[in-house]
Amino acid sequence: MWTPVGRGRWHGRALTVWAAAAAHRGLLEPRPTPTREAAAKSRTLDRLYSSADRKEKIDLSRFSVENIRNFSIIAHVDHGKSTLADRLLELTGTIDKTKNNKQVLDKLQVERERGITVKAQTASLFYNCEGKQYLLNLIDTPGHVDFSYEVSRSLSACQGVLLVVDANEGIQAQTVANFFLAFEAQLSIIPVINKVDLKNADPERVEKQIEKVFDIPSDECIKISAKLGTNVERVLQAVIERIPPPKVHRKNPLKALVFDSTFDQYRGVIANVALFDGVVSKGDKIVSAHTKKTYEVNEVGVLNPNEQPTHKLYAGQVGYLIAGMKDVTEAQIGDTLYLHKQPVEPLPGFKSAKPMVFAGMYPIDQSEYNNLKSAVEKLTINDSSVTVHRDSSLALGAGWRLGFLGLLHMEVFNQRLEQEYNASVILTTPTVPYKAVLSSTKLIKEYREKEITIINPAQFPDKSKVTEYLEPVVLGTIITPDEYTGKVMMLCQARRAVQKNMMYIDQNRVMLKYLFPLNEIVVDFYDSLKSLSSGYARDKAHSVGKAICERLKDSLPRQLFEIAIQAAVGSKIIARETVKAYRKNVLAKCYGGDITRKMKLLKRQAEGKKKLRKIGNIEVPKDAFIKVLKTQCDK
Ligand SMILES: Nc1nc2c(ncn2[C@@H]2O[C@H](COP(=O)(O)OP(=O)(O)OP(=O)(O)O)[C@@H](O)[C@H]2O)c(=O)[nH]1
Repeated sequence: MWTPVGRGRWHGRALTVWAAAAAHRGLLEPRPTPTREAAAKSRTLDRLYSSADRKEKIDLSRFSVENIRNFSIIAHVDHGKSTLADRLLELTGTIDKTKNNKQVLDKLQVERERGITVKAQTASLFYNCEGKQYLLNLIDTPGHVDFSYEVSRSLSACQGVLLVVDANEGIQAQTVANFFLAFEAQLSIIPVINKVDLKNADPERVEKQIEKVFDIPSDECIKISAKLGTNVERVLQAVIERIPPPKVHRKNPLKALVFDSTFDQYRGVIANVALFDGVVSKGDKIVSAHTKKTYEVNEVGVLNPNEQPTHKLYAGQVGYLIAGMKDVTEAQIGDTLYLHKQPVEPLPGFKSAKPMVFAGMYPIDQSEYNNLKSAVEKLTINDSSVTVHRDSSLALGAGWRLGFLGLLHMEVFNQRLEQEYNASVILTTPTVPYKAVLSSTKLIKEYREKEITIINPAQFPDKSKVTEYLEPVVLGTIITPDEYTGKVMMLCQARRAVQKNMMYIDQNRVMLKYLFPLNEIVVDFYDSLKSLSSGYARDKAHSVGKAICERLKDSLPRQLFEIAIQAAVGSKIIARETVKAYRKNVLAKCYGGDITRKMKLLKRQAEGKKKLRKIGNIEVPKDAFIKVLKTQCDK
């Protein structure tokens, strides 16, 4: 959704939901720094996964479609999805019950260090209920808004969801967004109120919120403590009772949806598949509906929670498939796989994710360009929502302009490049895309269209050649205690936002909906919201400008003339530093005390410098750019 820059006209439909509970910890929480404890936990879990016994020991043929349930756990950030997944894995004997089981499905190092889920994870659980064996395929999804693309893809493999809500915080913005994803996909929704053990838990209030906002009768809510395991068995029973088995046909030809994929250095692409029809076995020849390329299946299996090869995968089941796909173009998420010579109508697939934050990425050392290129390619198989365009900069050399779904997404991608591929990169300050409606016929001819999208500020067409610029706007949801409503509304207005809706979700919590220009909220909106409740306000532009000027001052070599470094917002100078000039000692040969001669020499030097300052060019060394940009990214 786009709107003319600088005018109050808004149109289009919702893209992203932002949130904040001003007085509470939550949503766009600043990223915690990795701790030593987290690194140790990371190593323990590495051992857990690498010690997987990968023999084919599970026979999936014994699970008829009626005994299969496919479901996701969805929630707002930190409401306890991964902890509930741990308990479900323990209850079903998938993992041993030990005190060390904490967010077991968060396998990536970045997830364990930050304590957040960034990648949806699948686990197949075997559960005995009233004498019947069930196969429950569980997908744990991320809670942060930047990764909601992972949630919507995961839902395509499911018939139901557990909607987890914190008994203290209640419904938050991502609860609302995720509920609607599941609702629109017509899935069965089981509300689970978690953390009832907390001192301030108020499950009855949350029950009423759920009834009011989602129209789900409060007696359908299951109240649990995922941490202590209280009532978790009820959740498994509800999965069996309330979520229908998948509607599939095993006798039809194979129709498998690739809903996710990861890249393994040795085995190539590992595709996560949901079988809508038919059966697939090791040795089968399969075709990608997208590329029409044929592959031989090397391995099929389920995630239990680590890869567990099986003889076959049957319709209704969710598992993985390895078939020698080696690069990004072959491993399309949303692709349909079918058996060679048995083509089927492809499944609808997914709408591609729209990146909303763009940044330049360059290798610190240009000789690392090819290694970084290969790392970026492999990581984009794991994270197909990142877009990549080649780019180059005079100062930083050859690199790329990458598109991300948000700032946290950008940081996580950068961290994964460093941790999983040992790559060191410079990321430039993130920007949002703009559109320009061109008036110059020459430019229209050049671009072959009248309206162009600009993702790189360096390519902004000149004002004289443009009828109007358009900027992206997003619909944001803010849930706040009512005492902060006035302040939050003032902040939104200051960010050029237009109010769309306001509703009390209980006696003292308000849900506000605003249309925001994306540029106004992408970098520091969360900080500003948080500062409202902590009672302080910050002039971020000033402090950032000052910090950059200081860094540049330390990095620039001194010249024969003085250099002024200024940071400006529009025409207003907000910070200034000076790099002092080298001073040649013109008096060195002046022995004795002729003061007038000394003054004359100094005056001539000052005039020379003044002249030089007018004509002097400064060569900014590449290192200076790297230092300034790198420190900004590290912040
Ligand atoms: N007291 C209490 N704490 C809980 C409970 N369930 C989870 N937690 C804690 O809440 C925090 C977040 O739990 P997670 O399971 O990581 O939450 P999540 O929803 O998976 O988080 P994201 O994937 O990042 O969205 C952790 O510190 C858990 O230990 C509970 O029942 N009671």
